[in-house]
Amino acid sequence: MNKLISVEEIRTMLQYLKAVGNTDYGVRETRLLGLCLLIATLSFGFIFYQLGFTAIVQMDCVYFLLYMGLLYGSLKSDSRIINELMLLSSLSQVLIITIFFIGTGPGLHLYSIGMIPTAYVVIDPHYTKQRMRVISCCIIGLVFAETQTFFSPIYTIAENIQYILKASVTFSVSFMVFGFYYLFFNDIERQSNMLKHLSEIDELTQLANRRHFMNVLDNVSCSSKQHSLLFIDLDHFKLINDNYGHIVGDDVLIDASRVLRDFCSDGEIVARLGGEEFAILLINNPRQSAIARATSLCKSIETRQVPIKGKSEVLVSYTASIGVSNLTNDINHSLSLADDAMYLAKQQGRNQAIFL
Ligand SMILES: Nc1nc2c(ncn2[C@@H]2O[C@H](COP(=O)(O)OP(=O)(O)OP(=O)(O)O)[C@@H](O)[C@H]2O)c(=O)[nH]1
Repeated sequence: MNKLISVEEIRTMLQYLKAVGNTDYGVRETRLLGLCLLIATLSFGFIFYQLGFTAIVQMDCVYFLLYMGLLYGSLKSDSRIINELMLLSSLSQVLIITIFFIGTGPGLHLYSIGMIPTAYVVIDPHYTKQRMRVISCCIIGLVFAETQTFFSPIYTIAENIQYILKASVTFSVSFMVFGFYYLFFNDIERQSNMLKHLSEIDELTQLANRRHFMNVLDNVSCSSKQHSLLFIDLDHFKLINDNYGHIVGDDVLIDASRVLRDFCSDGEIVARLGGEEFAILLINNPRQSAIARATSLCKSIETRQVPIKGKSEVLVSYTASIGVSNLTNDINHSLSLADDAMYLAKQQGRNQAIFL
């Protein structure tokens, strides 16, 4: 049984992930970061205003306007540069306040710790240099603020106020670390779900692919021998491609996949095995009912008319040959029996269903 992932599928996944990485990576997170920075600047600005530290309040006003601009920019354009600017601006803000105005006592510089996981979340993994730049600046800034002795802070903060500030900083930094790590893992989960979906789905028809179909068959209990397999192959499909082109051929495949999907009842599964071949697992359908359903499927397919884009007066009709077999524990054998039955249907004139 072929459970290996094909080169074509890996290529599709990589293209998809690349597209995700280049378009919407971190946009949501960048906007959240911008909002957090605005709220933090407002709240700490208010505390400093209450303490009468006007120089810090004035500086905070400038940063507030800067964050507004960056947040507006993140709504309008690519977040690639904006998220780095946000992180570096907020780093410079906490370091300037710490080094020149209040010292390390209130712990405002510890925001740089929260910026490290944040940088991991908002900066696209493709831009490693950008991430490393922010993370290095955070570490250097933190060490510098802790060890510098050249500047003595302009304002002195009473011990009890220092405790209040420390508590607020600890709370907001923890919130930032956990919040952004939550988004980080959420993003990983989203991407792995996308990968799982891509590895199970045929891109053109959005039906299950062969691997997923075989996995489903693996997990179906065959003890009661009530299930059947249909092996469906469109007739003279090459002629459709040759006469109308591959794009029309693709439209026919999409149309056929719609008919097959509608044909399935709850719990049944249809897959595109490759090319113009499809398979269906019929649950609780022994021989007679499987043949009746397969024959009615042939009839529904032969009534289909696919319009050609730009030439709606031309309609393409097609038919299918269907092989039917019982599903046993030997899945490969059951599928190959259905395949043989389908070939027999082709030999006997096509557009019909045969049970083997
Ligand atoms: N448009 C399109 N064509 C495909 C795709 N995959 C396979 N094909 C074509 O499907 C055709 C299959 O042709 P054949 O295997 O000769 O079968 P057929 O013409 O249907 O003839 P019979 O099965 O004997 O009735 C080939 O021309 C393939 O190029 C696809 O994804 N899109």
